Amino acid sequence: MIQITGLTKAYRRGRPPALLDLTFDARPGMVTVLLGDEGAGKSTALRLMVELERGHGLTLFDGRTYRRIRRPEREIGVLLASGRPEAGHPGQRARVHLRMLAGAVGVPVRRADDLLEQTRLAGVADHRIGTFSPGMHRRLALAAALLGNPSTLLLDAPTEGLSPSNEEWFGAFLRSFALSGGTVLATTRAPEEAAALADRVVTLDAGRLAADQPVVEFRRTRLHPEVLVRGPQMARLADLLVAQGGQVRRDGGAGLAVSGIGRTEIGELAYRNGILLHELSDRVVERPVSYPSALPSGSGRSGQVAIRTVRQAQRQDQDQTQEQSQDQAAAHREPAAGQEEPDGRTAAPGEQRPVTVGRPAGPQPERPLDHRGLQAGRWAAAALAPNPPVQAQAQPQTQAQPQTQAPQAQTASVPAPTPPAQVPPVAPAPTVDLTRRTPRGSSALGRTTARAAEAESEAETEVESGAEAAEPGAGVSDVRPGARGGERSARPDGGGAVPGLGAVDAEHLAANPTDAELLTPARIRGVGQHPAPVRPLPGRPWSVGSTGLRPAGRTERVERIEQAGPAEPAGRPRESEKPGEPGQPGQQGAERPGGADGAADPRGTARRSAVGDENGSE
Ligand SMILES: Nc1ncnc2c1ncn2[C@@H]1O[C@H](COP(=O)(O)OP(=O)(O)OP(=O)(O)O)[C@@H](O)[C@H]1O
Repeated sequence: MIQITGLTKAYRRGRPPALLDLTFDARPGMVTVLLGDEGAGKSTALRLMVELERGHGLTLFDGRTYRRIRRPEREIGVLLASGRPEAGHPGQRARVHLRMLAGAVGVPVRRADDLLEQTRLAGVADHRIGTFSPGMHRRLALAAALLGNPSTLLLDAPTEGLSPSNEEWFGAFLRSFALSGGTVLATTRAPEEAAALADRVVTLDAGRLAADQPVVEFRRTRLHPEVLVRGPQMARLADLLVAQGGQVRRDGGAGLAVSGIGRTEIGELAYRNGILLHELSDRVVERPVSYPSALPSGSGRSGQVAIRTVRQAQRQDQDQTQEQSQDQAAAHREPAAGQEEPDGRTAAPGEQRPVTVGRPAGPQPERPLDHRGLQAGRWAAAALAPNPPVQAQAQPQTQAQPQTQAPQAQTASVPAPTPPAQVPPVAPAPTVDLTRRTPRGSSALGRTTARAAEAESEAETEVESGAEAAEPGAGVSDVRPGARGGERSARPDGGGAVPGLGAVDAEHLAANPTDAELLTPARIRGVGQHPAPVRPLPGRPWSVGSTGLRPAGRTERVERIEQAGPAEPAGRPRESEKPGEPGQPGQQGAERPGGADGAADPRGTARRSAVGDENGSE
């Protein structure tokens, strides 16, 4: 099982990320296809999964990160799209190449010969790789991926260059691999191919998860069968087809795309009316995806996953409760009879004000600055609200994404159809986990003593769905590992590792505490809670990980520094540290939680101060 959570990658600062908060599962016994146009981020996702690139998010293969798998070549067969089409050195023969790889993987050379047979390369096994066609290269690369007899396959555009007959063979091969219990994640640009290969289709659109659907639903909602007709008398045929109840649209110069009438009927109609046809063929076109409706309910997908500690959850819940009560108080404040309301109208005695969608306009309750709002957060907010103004108008009662729509909601006050007795409760803020660096990233590897101590004290970590968390047993990835080596509670739907429900294997995490730790510091809340844009410091590289994606311990310290007062310039001794002046233990303690990490570290102080300034300037 592959569990992908919050994969995010930004190649260039200031540009939209190539991948943003990609979250889905690839389950054993299934072929999962990652579908997306050119540049959608499919290859980036696969490279992040096997840690060939640095980014954010977490990928678990049967509960372990790629790095923690002792012999990955024996467990995960990887076929990545590379710039070079060659599967090996052009001067080397395919058999020699594969046998050499077999030696490296530690399997008998006989396995190489078997795989040449399996991949239909036995006939050219002694040819030089340089003479291979693109399809042969692809099959040789697939054979290499299969050498270690893996149980999981990660295949980037595996059918590229394959002939139709080999595509068919490949489809059958993937099917049998999955039927034997294997996990397959393959990418493609072609929706038809996805429909042919997959049990589950995950659609990427410009780096964002657009849909996650079983193949039957994908075919029904996304694929649209049409009949393509070409000929010299298309205008006449179009009239006849419309009269028969078909839907007709123009396709190119002399073509019609017809739906609602079958190919045979169209052919017969044309024949009966003496209309010459040059082409009559079935085809399937892709409908544009309308997300987030195509995301599975309760899946905690795209921006609705938050990884936070219990302590953080409690703090956030308290914040939200306070905000709700303030909002409700504002919404329920009945104007005195005869008193003029802000819109100029005079309220009648006992009349209630119209409900405001989102937060009421006007001055907002003061909130502490939160440094964890990111450029990426704003992209996430945009991703979650593909058409916010329309939604705000069309769904006045919908509270499903209150935070992401808050900027629009503040300006648009929409009266409810009937004045409700009370303001509907505000759903929990959808939050995006953008904190999790892949384990190559510094935040995972650079654990400090303070963080370790913090991980010990923060007894539980939970991964919860934001707006959809209320749905019981709805496939939300929900991990509640206990303190290191301690008790780990099961998910609310009953089990720690129910196949198909997207759970991180709690038992595995118990056995591999480092994997549990990887989850512990991953926390950012409040994507979309920061309408005020956060800008990078001048001259400072802006990337998804530049400020907000710090270990939470540091973030908390920054907040505490702010509470204690403005940061002082780097290198200058603090008031309390000036020679001859006694220190103020209370303040120092606040700046150095745990009393370990960063103590008396002027560079660390400078960095934290810079972050404080950056956000404070907003
Ligand atoms: N090394 C890189 N440096 C900068 N940008 C990159 C790099 N690699 C990929 N990108 C950008 O990231 C985005 C996603 O690229 P990616 O290769 O993952 O897309 P893809 O879905 O695999 O496309 P294709 O189907 O063409 O392989 C693209 O906009 C691409 O330009």
